[in-house]
Amino acid sequence: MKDLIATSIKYQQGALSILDQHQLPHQEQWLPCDSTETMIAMIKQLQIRGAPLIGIGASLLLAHLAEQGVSTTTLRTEAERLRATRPTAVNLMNCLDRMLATLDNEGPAALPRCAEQLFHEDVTLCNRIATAGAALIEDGANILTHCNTGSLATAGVGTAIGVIGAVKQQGKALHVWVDETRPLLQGGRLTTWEMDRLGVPHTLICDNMAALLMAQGKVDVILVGADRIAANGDFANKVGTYSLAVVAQYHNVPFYVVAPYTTVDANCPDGSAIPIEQRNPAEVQGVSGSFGEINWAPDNTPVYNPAFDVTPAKLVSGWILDTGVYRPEQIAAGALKNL
Ligand SMILES: CSC[C@H]1O[C@H](OP(=O)(O)O)[C@H](O)[C@@H]1O
Repeated sequence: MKDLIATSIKYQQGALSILDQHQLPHQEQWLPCDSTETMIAMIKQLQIRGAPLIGIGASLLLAHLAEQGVSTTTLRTEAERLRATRPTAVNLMNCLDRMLATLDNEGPAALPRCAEQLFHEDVTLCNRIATAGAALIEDGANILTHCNTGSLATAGVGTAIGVIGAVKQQGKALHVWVDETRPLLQGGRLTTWEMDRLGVPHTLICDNMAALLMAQGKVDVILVGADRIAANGDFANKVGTYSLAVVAQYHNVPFYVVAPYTTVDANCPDGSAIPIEQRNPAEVQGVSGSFGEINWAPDNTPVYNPAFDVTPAKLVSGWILDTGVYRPEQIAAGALKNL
């Protein structure tokens, strides 16, 4: 496989490495990833994360195994082990399905090419999304975003953050309110890191401050990513997205979901069919990261920790995809079934 280099994943001289997102923003530590066990642990622990990126990572790992001479039977087994790591992000399933179809039709030797194609496709999709979305954003906009959807979540410039970067590149003035995004603080740790790299003016807030900002008229538009978009336009995204959408509708703030076509699941009729990943209680009982681990809740405190929630299409102003911006009436007419 040719060398592939992105912000948080790289394949160089036959070796796959992952930028450990647990350690960001204070430490930029690259870790080798040469086995299924290692990739599974990294995906489960969100050392590599983001719907598009986990699909790319799993695909590059399978391609690496194929280059090591691993048998077809074993490659199929490893693909299914990787599929089970995180149930919500459909990009992982789509990438693995494409890799397995290539394995069936052309054999292990074709897997490196397929993984390269998936990587470069994601880069291209991100650029198209950024262009489509930036056209919607007015000069001087105050944008609010949730979780992390940039070059740490994709092989390219990102989805919602890709739009933000394009707005900046077009010379428009902008400011971004960054939801810290409890429990794992993807916004507070990762989006702030990306805003710094992009030179985008931003302000970090706790998630519970977003409604007040909308009530004060300080949010002009909300841009969020997605982990799975159902055929009717409902979508799953980081928990906290649904409450943002409800408050946005109450305050008439435009609310856009931003994603590549590979995040659309045409076989999923609506949001009720999207599996929601439940995660470790320790993530809510405290917090951990490059600074160590702090537990503030009493030991064994009961916890509810869904990693995602579902936002109904009726709360969405528009769907910003690589194929353009879709309005509710287009989605209701079945646009997502014919991308
Ligand atoms: C373009 S990434 C989409 C999506 O993935 C993130 O989830 P996680 O950090 O758990 O991998 C978040 O929901 C983003 O919006």
